[in-house]
Amino acid sequence: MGLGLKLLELISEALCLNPNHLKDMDCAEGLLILCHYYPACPQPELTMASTRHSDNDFLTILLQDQIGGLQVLHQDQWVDIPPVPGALVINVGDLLQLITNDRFKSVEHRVLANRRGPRVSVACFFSTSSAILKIIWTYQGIVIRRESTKIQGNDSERLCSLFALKRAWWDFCSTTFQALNWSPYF
Ligand SMILES: O=C(O)CCC(=O)C(=O)O
Ligand SMILES: [Fe+2]
Repeated sequence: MGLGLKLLELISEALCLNPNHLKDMDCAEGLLILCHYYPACPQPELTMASTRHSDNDFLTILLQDQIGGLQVLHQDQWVDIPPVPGALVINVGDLLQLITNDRFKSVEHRVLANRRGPRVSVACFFSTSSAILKIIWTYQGIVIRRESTKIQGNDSERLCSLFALKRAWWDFCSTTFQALNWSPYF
Protein backbone atom coordinates (compact mmCIF):
# COMPACT_ATOMS: atom_id res chain seq x y z
CA MET A 1 0.00 0.00 0.00
CA GLY A 2 2.79 2.39 1.00
CA LEU A 3 4.69 1.94 -2.25
CA GLY A 4 1.51 2.21 -4.33
CA LEU A 5 0.57 5.48 -2.63
CA LYS A 6 4.09 6.86 -3.11
CA LEU A 7 3.96 5.98 -6.81
CA LEU A 8 0.55 7.66 -7.18
CA GLU A 9 2.04 10.78 -5.55
CA LEU A 10 4.96 10.80 -8.00
CA ILE A 11 2.67 10.22 -10.97
CA SER A 12 0.38 13.05 -9.80
CA GLU A 13 3.40 15.36 -9.64
CA ALA A 14 4.55 14.20 -13.08
CA LEU A 15 1.11 15.26 -14.34
CA CYS A 16 1.58 18.69 -12.68
CA LEU A 17 -1.16 17.87 -10.18
CA ASN A 18 -1.29 18.11 -6.42
CA PRO A 19 0.60 15.07 -4.98
CA ASN A 20 -2.62 13.79 -3.40
CA HIS A 21 -4.69 14.12 -6.57
CA LEU A 22 -4.76 10.45 -7.66
CA LYS A 23 -5.06 9.21 -4.09
CA ASP A 24 -8.02 11.56 -3.59
CA MET A 25 -9.61 10.05 -6.71
CA ASP A 26 -9.52 6.76 -4.76
CA CYS A 27 -7.01 5.18 -7.13
CA ALA A 28 -5.61 3.12 -4.26
CA GLU A 29 -8.89 2.44 -2.54
CA GLY A 30 -9.10 -1.14 -3.76
CA LEU A 31 -6.16 -3.49 -3.47
CA LEU A 32 -6.40 -6.91 -5.06
CA ILE A 33 -3.60 -9.43 -4.66
CA LEU A 34 -3.23 -12.29 -7.06
CA CYS A 35 -0.74 -15.06 -6.32
CA HIS A 36 0.30 -17.06 -9.39
CA TYR A 37 1.71 -20.56 -9.40
CA TYR A 38 2.87 -21.70 -12.85
CA PRO A 39 3.85 -25.39 -12.83
CA ALA A 40 6.92 -26.51 -14.81
CA CYS A 41 5.81 -27.13 -18.39
CA PRO A 42 7.20 -30.08 -20.39
CA GLN A 43 6.28 -28.50 -23.77
CA PRO A 44 6.55 -24.72 -23.34
CA GLU A 45 6.47 -24.11 -27.12
CA LEU A 46 2.84 -25.31 -27.19
CA THR A 47 1.36 -22.95 -24.62
CA MET A 48 1.75 -19.79 -22.52
CA ALA A 49 1.93 -19.36 -18.76
CA SER A 50 -0.10 -16.16 -19.10
CA THR A 51 -1.46 -14.88 -22.42
CA ARG A 52 -0.92 -11.27 -23.55
CA HIS A 53 -2.99 -8.70 -21.71
CA SER A 54 -2.82 -5.31 -20.05
CA ASP A 55 -3.92 -4.92 -16.44
CA ASN A 56 -7.36 -3.45 -15.81
CA ASP A 57 -6.26 -1.23 -12.92
CA PHE A 58 -4.29 1.95 -12.23
CA LEU A 59 -1.00 0.39 -11.19
CA THR A 60 0.31 -3.11 -10.61
CA ILE A 61 3.21 -3.93 -8.34
CA LEU A 62 4.61 -7.33 -9.23
CA LEU A 63 7.01 -9.55 -7.34
CA GLN A 64 8.45 -12.38 -9.44
CA ASP A 65 10.78 -15.19 -8.44
CA GLN A 66 14.05 -16.11 -10.20
CA ILE A 67 12.55 -18.32 -12.96
CA GLY A 68 11.80 -15.58 -15.52
CA GLY A 69 9.42 -15.60 -18.48
CA LEU A 70 7.74 -12.20 -18.08
CA GLN A 71 7.79 -10.13 -21.28
CA VAL A 72 6.42 -6.72 -22.27
CA LEU A 73 5.43 -5.60 -25.74
CA HIS A 74 7.65 -2.68 -26.79
CA GLN A 75 7.55 -1.34 -30.36
CA ASP A 76 5.95 -4.58 -31.57
CA GLN A 77 8.69 -6.73 -30.00
CA TRP A 78 8.40 -8.94 -26.95
CA VAL A 79 11.10 -7.86 -24.50
CA ASP A 80 12.23 -10.01 -21.55
CA ILE A 81 11.85 -8.56 -18.07
CA PRO A 82 14.46 -10.66 -16.28
CA PRO A 83 14.08 -11.10 -12.54
CA VAL A 84 16.35 -8.85 -10.48
CA PRO A 85 16.75 -9.97 -6.85
CA GLY A 86 15.00 -7.52 -4.53
CA ALA A 87 13.34 -5.62 -7.40
CA LEU A 88 9.63 -5.14 -8.01
CA VAL A 89 8.07 -4.62 -11.45
CA ILE A 90 5.61 -1.72 -11.77
CA ASN A 91 3.04 -1.90 -14.57
CA VAL A 92 0.89 1.01 -15.68
CA GLY A 93 -2.68 -0.28 -15.98
CA ASP A 94 -5.55 0.58 -18.32
CA LEU A 95 -7.30 2.88 -15.83
CA LEU A 96 -4.21 5.08 -15.49
CA GLN A 97 -4.00 5.31 -19.27
CA LEU A 98 -7.69 6.15 -19.32
CA ILE A 99 -7.61 8.93 -16.71
CA THR A 100 -4.38 10.47 -18.01
CA ASN A 101 -5.75 10.43 -21.55
CA ASP A 102 -2.81 8.32 -22.78
CA ARG A 103 -0.02 10.32 -21.09
CA PHE A 104 0.76 7.12 -19.22
CA LYS A 105 0.24 4.04 -21.38
CA SER A 106 -0.71 0.64 -20.05
CA VAL A 107 1.69 -2.05 -21.13
CA GLU A 108 0.79 -5.35 -22.76
CA HIS A 109 2.62 -8.22 -21.18
CA ARG A 110 2.65 -12.01 -21.07
CA VAL A 111 4.46 -14.84 -19.34
CA LEU A 112 6.22 -17.61 -21.26
CA ALA A 113 5.83 -21.18 -20.09
CA ASN A 114 9.05 -22.74 -18.86
CA ARG A 115 10.53 -26.23 -18.47
CA ARG A 116 12.02 -25.04 -15.20
CA GLY A 117 9.59 -24.40 -12.46
CA PRO A 118 7.32 -23.94 -10.76
CA ARG A 119 7.33 -20.16 -11.17
CA VAL A 120 5.64 -18.04 -8.54
CA SER A 121 4.63 -14.38 -8.74
CA VAL A 122 2.53 -12.02 -6.66
CA ALA A 123 0.68 -9.16 -8.34
CA CYS A 124 -0.86 -6.29 -6.35
CA PHE A 125 -3.47 -4.38 -8.35
CA PHE A 126 -4.43 -0.83 -7.33
CA SER A 127 -7.97 -0.15 -8.42
CA THR A 128 -11.43 0.91 -7.29
CA SER A 129 -14.91 0.90 -8.65
CA SER A 130 -15.87 4.30 -7.25
CA ALA A 131 -13.05 5.93 -9.21
CA ILE A 132 -14.35 4.32 -12.36
CA LEU A 133 -17.67 6.06 -11.84
CA LYS A 134 -15.92 9.42 -11.39
CA ILE A 135 -13.89 8.79 -14.53
CA ILE A 136 -17.00 8.15 -16.57
CA TRP A 137 -18.49 11.48 -15.51
CA THR A 138 -15.24 13.41 -15.79
CA TYR A 139 -13.96 12.00 -19.04
CA GLN A 140 -17.15 11.49 -20.95
CA GLY A 141 -16.42 12.81 -24.41
CA ILE A 142 -12.81 11.65 -24.56
CA VAL A 143 -11.78 8.65 -26.59
CA ILE A 144 -10.30 6.61 -23.86
CA ARG A 145 -9.47 3.04 -24.61
CA ARG A 146 -8.06 1.02 -27.46
CA GLU A 147 -11.36 -0.83 -27.86
CA SER A 148 -13.36 2.35 -27.83
CA THR A 149 -11.41 3.78 -30.75
CA LYS A 150 -12.64 0.87 -32.86
CA ILE A 151 -16.26 1.52 -31.91
CA GLN A 152 -18.30 3.82 -34.15
CA GLY A 153 -20.65 6.52 -32.92
CA ASN A 154 -20.51 9.64 -30.80
CA ASP A 155 -18.63 9.73 -27.51
CA SER A 156 -21.45 8.64 -25.25
CA GLU A 157 -22.41 5.83 -27.63
CA ARG A 158 -18.75 4.75 -27.55
CA LEU A 159 -18.73 4.71 -23.78
CA CYS A 160 -21.91 2.62 -23.72
CA SER A 161 -20.36 0.19 -26.21
CA LEU A 162 -17.18 0.03 -24.16
CA PHE A 163 -19.14 -0.92 -21.08
CA ALA A 164 -21.19 -3.42 -23.07
CA LEU A 165 -17.87 -4.94 -24.15
CA LYS A 166 -16.67 -5.14 -20.57
CA ARG A 167 -20.01 -6.59 -19.48
CA ALA A 168 -19.82 -9.24 -22.20
CA TRP A 169 -16.25 -10.08 -21.16
CA TRP A 170 -17.30 -10.32 -17.53
CA ASP A 171 -20.28 -12.57 -18.37
CA PHE A 172 -18.08 -14.75 -20.54
CA CYS A 173 -15.53 -15.15 -17.73
CA SER A 174 -18.05 -15.96 -15.03
CA THR A 175 -19.92 -18.45 -17.24
CA THR A 176 -16.66 -20.15 -18.22
CA PHE A 177 -15.37 -20.21 -14.66
CA GLN A 178 -18.63 -21.65 -13.42
CA ALA A 179 -18.73 -24.26 -16.20
CA LEU A 180 -15.17 -25.33 -15.42
CA ASN A 181 -15.78 -25.05 -11.71
CA TRP A 182 -12.93 -22.56 -11.30
CA SER A 183 -13.04 -19.73 -8.83
CA PRO A 184 -13.59 -16.37 -10.51
CA TYR A 185 -10.60 -14.16 -11.35
CA PHE A 186 -12.15 -11.21 -9.59
O1 LIG B 1 3.20 -13.68 -13.34
C1 LIG B 1 3.57 -12.61 -13.81
O2 LIG B 1 4.75 -12.25 -13.82
C2 LIG B 1 2.56 -11.66 -14.43
C3 LIG B 1 1.21 -11.75 -13.83
C4 LIG B 1 0.26 -10.79 -14.47
O3 LIG B 1 0.54 -10.25 -15.51
C5 LIG B 1 -1.01 -10.47 -13.84
O4 LIG B 1 -1.36 -11.03 -12.79
O5 LIG B 1 -1.72 -9.60 -14.37
FE1 LIG C 1 -0.79 -8.60 -15.85
